[in-house]
Amino acid sequence: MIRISNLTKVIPGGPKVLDDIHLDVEDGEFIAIKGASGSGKSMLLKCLALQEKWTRGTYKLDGTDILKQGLTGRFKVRREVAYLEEKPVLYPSKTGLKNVIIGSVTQTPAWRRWTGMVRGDDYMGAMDTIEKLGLLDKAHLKAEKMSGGERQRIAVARALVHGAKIILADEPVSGLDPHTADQVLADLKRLCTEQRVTVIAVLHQGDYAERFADRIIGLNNGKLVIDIRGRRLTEREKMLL
Ligand SMILES: Nc1ncnc2c1ncn2[C@@H]1O[C@H](COP(=O)(O)OP(=O)(O)OP(=O)(O)O)[C@@H](O)[C@H]1O
Repeated sequence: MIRISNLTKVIPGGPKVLDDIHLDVEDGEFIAIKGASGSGKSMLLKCLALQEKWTRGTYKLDGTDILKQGLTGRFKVRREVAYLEEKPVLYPSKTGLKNVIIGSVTQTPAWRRWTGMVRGDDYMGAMDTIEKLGLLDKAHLKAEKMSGGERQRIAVARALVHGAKIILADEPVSGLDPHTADQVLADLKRLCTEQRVTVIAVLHQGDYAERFADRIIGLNNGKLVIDIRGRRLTEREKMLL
């Protein structure tokens, strides 16, 4: 479970971009973040991934006080929280399978990245996850030849194989055609229901948030102004974003 209290982010010498955010997230929840451009959506994800320093606030993961625990807290986030950018960074000349196994730069020791060495049990686990994400036929295709949706799903598989329990995804379906976007979001949703993975995704465009998320939160000028479950936004709520 994630428990965030008083999360505030002030850019040094600049504006306050997150303002006293309180948020509790249960394991297995799929949360969509909405909000206008510049409202703080990406910053919220980056703070949860510890890619941005918190100005103030408390961050608890399964009861561990992450910001108070120093390196132990950082390692927990690094192990359990995967941050997926809009265009996931994969090794272009390596296959989907290799990308999943050797992991991202932050997750893998340098020698494995350079040698690309693969153990038998790594192989089985990776193929299993790739299959769950419906990409078995693409496992041996080089990443540079994959479509945007396939790359997204390889990035999700990579996060899971390396032990992620929480996936933070920044606009995971922007630039994808509606059918592929539906596939990616259906995969994420299935991970939540079947494996209790928690997904927090920026889904501002279209009605993806309403169709796939269990819960929608909305940001306006760095403040949390909406937090609703399992229903469409009212016209009044849409005006707030
Ligand atoms: N390093 C930085 N220095 C100064 N301002 C920043 C920095 N990073 C973010 N900001 C500002 O913080 C605010 C929130 O940025 P953020 O990227 O979280 O917005 P967003 O809601 O994700 O927007 P978009 O939908 O356009 O991606 C913006 O006003 C942005 O200009």
